[in-house]
Amino acid sequence: MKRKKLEKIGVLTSGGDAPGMNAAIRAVTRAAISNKLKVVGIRHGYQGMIDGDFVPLRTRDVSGILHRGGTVLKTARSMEFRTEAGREKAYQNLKKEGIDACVVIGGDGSFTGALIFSQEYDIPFVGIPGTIDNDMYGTDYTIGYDTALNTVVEAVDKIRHTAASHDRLFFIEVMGREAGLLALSAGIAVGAEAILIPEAKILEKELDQFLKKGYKEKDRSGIVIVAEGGETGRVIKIAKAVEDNYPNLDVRVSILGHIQRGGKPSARDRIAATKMGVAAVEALLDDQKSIMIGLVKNFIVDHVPFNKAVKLNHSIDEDLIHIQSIINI
Ligand SMILES: Nc1ncnc2c1ncn2[C@@H]1O[C@H](COP(=O)(O)OP(=O)(O)OP(=O)(O)O)[C@@H](O)[C@H]1O
Ligand SMILES: O=P(O)(O)OC[C@H]1O[C@](O)(CO)[C@@H](O)[C@@H]1O
Ligand SMILES: [Mg+2]
Repeated sequence: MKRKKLEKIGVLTSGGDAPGMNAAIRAVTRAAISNKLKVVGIRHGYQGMIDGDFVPLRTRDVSGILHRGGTVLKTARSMEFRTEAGREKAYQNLKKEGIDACVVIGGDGSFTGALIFSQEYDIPFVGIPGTIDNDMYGTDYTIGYDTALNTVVEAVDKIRHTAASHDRLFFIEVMGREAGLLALSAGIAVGAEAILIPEAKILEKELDQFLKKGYKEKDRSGIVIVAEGGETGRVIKIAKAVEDNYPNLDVRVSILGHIQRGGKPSARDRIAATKMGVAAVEALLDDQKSIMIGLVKNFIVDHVPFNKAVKLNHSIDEDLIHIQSIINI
């Protein structure tokens, strides 16, 4: 059955923010307006649907945001949207506002919420993957990853200066909830002496090798990149264990933390976000629902059903693991 003709769409950001979300909001707004649709910004993620926190978005309202980090619509992790009562309130508000469909920019949790909501109510959702972790199944890219990667590399390069000056061994924690791609890529980009990520136990032997032979050399410092793996501060335990075994080493720990989520989006993130924003509106106009926009094989747009995007795991790039084990001798 053909759906009601679209007249007004809502756009929201949900879950952790990521650089490039503003570029996506701008692209969704402008693509919708180009197609004669009205656009409403929903503030504070799903909580804004429940609270009726809506703002009209016109072409000029999204001027000057392309290059800004964070999200001008703000974001949230809404517990109330996980309840039937919360989603009922959200539906009533969307109806009252005349919103026919939504674009949600976020991660797996946000798409799970959208899937459940659109099974209960007849409002189609299309998702744009936005997370620095780049861990969504069905897309080679998520908005924010490139900017975060460059932030990590810049920070670690700086730490390398002080590590080298003092002949110290640094353990540096990189973000990534249960996902080590950011850590692995950053480790390769900075030439880390070892990289510890949840997906590749095989790389753990690099640290042993480095400690046993490499580090005995005079004038040697080192960088070990550790993925957070859903447990902020995991790096402290790891560094402590090494310190206990090698008391002569001068060990330091650095947790990069939320600096990795901030900053101006890179050109790559702006372009990816713009491409996905336009594709999301085109998908809604094409009667699609409950799909995530993916970018695959050199940034070609793809449509991935929500139930696959949220259930299946994004596998780690085996090629990068191979490269690291070859290069790190
Ligand atoms: N099972 C669910 N039912 C209803 N809503 C959900 C469900 N899971 C998540 N949501 C909604 O989606 C929001 C965002 O999810 P979550 O906090 O997991 O972040 P995310 O989108 O996975 O992003 P990231 O992991 O990158 O921070 C939640 O706060 C909640 O409002
Ligand atoms: O800012 P919060 O809510 O503590 O979330 C931190 C998590 O969000 C992310 O930055 C993005 O999903 C993860 O890498 C990290 O584990
Ligand atoms: Mg998530």
